[in-house]
Amino acid sequence: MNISTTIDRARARQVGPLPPEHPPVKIQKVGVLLVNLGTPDATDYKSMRRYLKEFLTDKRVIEWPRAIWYPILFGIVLNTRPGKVGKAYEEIWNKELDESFLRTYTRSQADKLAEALGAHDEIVVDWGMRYGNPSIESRLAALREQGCDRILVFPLYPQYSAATTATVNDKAFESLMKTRFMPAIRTVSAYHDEPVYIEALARSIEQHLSTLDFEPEKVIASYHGIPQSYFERGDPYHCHCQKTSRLLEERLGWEKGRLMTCFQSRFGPEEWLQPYFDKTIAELPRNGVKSVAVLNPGFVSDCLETLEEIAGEGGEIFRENGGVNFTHIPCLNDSPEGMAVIEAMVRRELQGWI
Ligand SMILES: C=CC1=C(C)c2cc3[nH]c(cc4nc(cc5[nH]c(cc1n2)c(C)c5CCC(=O)O)C(CCC(=O)O)=C4C)c(C)c3C=C
Ligand SMILES: [Fe+2]
Ligand SMILES: [Fe+2]
Repeated sequence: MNISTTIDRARARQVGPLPPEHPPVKIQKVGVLLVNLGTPDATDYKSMRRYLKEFLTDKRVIEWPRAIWYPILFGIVLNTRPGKVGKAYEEIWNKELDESFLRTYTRSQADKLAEALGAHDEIVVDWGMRYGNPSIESRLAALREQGCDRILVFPLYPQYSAATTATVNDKAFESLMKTRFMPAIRTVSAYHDEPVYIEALARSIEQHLSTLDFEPEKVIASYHGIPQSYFERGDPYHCHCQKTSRLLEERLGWEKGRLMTCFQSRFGPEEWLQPYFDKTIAELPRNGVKSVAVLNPGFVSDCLETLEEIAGEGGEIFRENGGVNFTHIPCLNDSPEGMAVIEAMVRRELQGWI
């Protein structure tokens, strides 16, 4: 774009002096809203129940007919799970800030992104959660209040799934249904095969392995699972995960089979995507594999599912079954590599707006 076009566009967007009786006009800013899955406000029973209720009543997450699911959810799950999961959260709670690490990292990612985009004073960066606080609705309202008439919603999931990416977008549009002056909206799509993302994962693996005093025979890329039935109905998530792993393996240049792909965090009685992480990590030592490293490419930030289920429980299962060396490779979080990915995706999607 040449300079005169830029100036014309800026002029066209300027609001001239308004007559005194005119309502205030708030425009000209571009909002970027980073959205992650969510997190309870605290680990007590009530907070956990509130969070799980919002999560597990989402039709994008549990697709079962409500007549079947609700008696199970309200009769069993919401009575038993808040206590159990609350204890697990306690183990990985960020005591310093009294919040989960998912919230700490998401806030830090937004702060660092704002800094990286600092040259553009028309951009306002914010962050929110699909479940729990800060809500998508409240942050979209705050961006509108600051004059954002164009907003980029960024669901922080490298691989698309209806249970994650789509439900963030649903919620964003649902909350805008109530606004009179609806901003223009863009959403960031999956970036499972973006070179900057593959490079960031590869470097995080290489850096981590270089600090170890053992060499893992296998490195497991463990992704959150989804029910097999969602995949059969057309969710591309499985293909996205497999492609990330294939590109990562190519970039690392390892012999075939050293990088394995698994799916974790099963919930409920249905069959989920396979191979299951917990079964795999138990089988490996029985097949002679004594040293492993595990990473979670599908999680933009460390959270319950990576810190407790994989780094904690996963390591225990491996050792109980005869494994010797187990290490968890942290998620990209707010590292320079992780921020390079977020910034690249945002710059890609903001083209024409800034
Ligand atoms: C049928 C249930 C679930 C589907 C489908 C599902 C998909 C899915 N989830 C993530 C990412 C995360 N999930 C997290 C926690 C979590 N997930 C489920 C259920 C389903 N997830 C539950 C019930 C919970 C809560 C904890 C528990 O009760 O076990 C988290 C962690 C949040 C945190 O605060 O730490 C993340 C992140 C993805 C990527 C995904 C599908 C692709
Ligand atoms: Fe989940
Ligand atoms: Fe596939």
